[in-house]
Amino acid sequence: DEGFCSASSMLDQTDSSSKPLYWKVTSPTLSPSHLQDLPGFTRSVYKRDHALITPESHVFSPLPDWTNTLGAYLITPAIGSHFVMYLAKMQENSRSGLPPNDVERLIFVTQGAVTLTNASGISSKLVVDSYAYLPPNFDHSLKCDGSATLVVFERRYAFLDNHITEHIVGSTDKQPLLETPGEVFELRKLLPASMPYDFNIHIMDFQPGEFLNVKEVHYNQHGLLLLEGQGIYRLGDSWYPVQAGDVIWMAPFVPQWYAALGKTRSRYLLYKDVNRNPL
Ligand SMILES: NC(=O)N[C@@H](O)C(=O)O
Ligand SMILES: [Mn+2]
Repeated sequence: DEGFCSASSMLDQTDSSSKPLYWKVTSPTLSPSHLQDLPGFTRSVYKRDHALITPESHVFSPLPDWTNTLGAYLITPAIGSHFVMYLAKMQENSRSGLPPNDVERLIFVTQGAVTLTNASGISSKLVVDSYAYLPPNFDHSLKCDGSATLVVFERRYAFLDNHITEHIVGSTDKQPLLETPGEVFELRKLLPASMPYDFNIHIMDFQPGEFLNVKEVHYNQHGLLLLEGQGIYRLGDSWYPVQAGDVIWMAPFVPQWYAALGKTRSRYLLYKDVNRNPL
């Protein structure tokens, strides 16, 4: 049925099982062709306490200190955050640069593969769904032979006496499901919940039709990347249709809520500051 709004044309018919994990992050469904080249059309929004940054708004430029890598900064302190979130598109023979002193880094691979080498020369290969946490002032380098897309979070580490963080390499699928009392979504966390860590990365899964029970308002900030699926994000008094590839900034106290729609599960990656007194 070629009807203008027939369900089949609205729902993504590609058989996603034949595609690599998170493939839509780097090949998002852009707006219908008749909207794509509509002058000035974008789903992106920037308000005082939230922003929705959609793929057609990403602006890439060479990442300073990295080699052969294009970066699109999506969230930085200029938006009001205490962290940065950027996409890094590593091309062949690319190499990462180090973050500034006292800045911790977490990278998560959404496409391709990179090799992480630490100061003692130990290398690990990171493929899609793998991640690495680098403590502040931890010497390391990421190298890519072919191509890779990373989502990177960096933050000036909030030091605590007698607490240090460890270098961590892992993958989402190896993290245990955590209890989510009163909520139906499935939750994994990529970092330990212990005090040294001043943020965590939540990976949250919703089946179509599932939604957040609590319409949250909290002091923590969020940087969100929708890895899979589609749904409606409520931010403040605005309601946004969202899909894999979309990025959201949530300022402290912005009312937030999500409902998953469509035929496939939603999975999003969420930065959240934790373990530090807000004063
Ligand atoms: N927005 C959202 O998903 N928030 C919660 O998951 C949370 O842990 O803050
Ligand atoms: Mn929240």
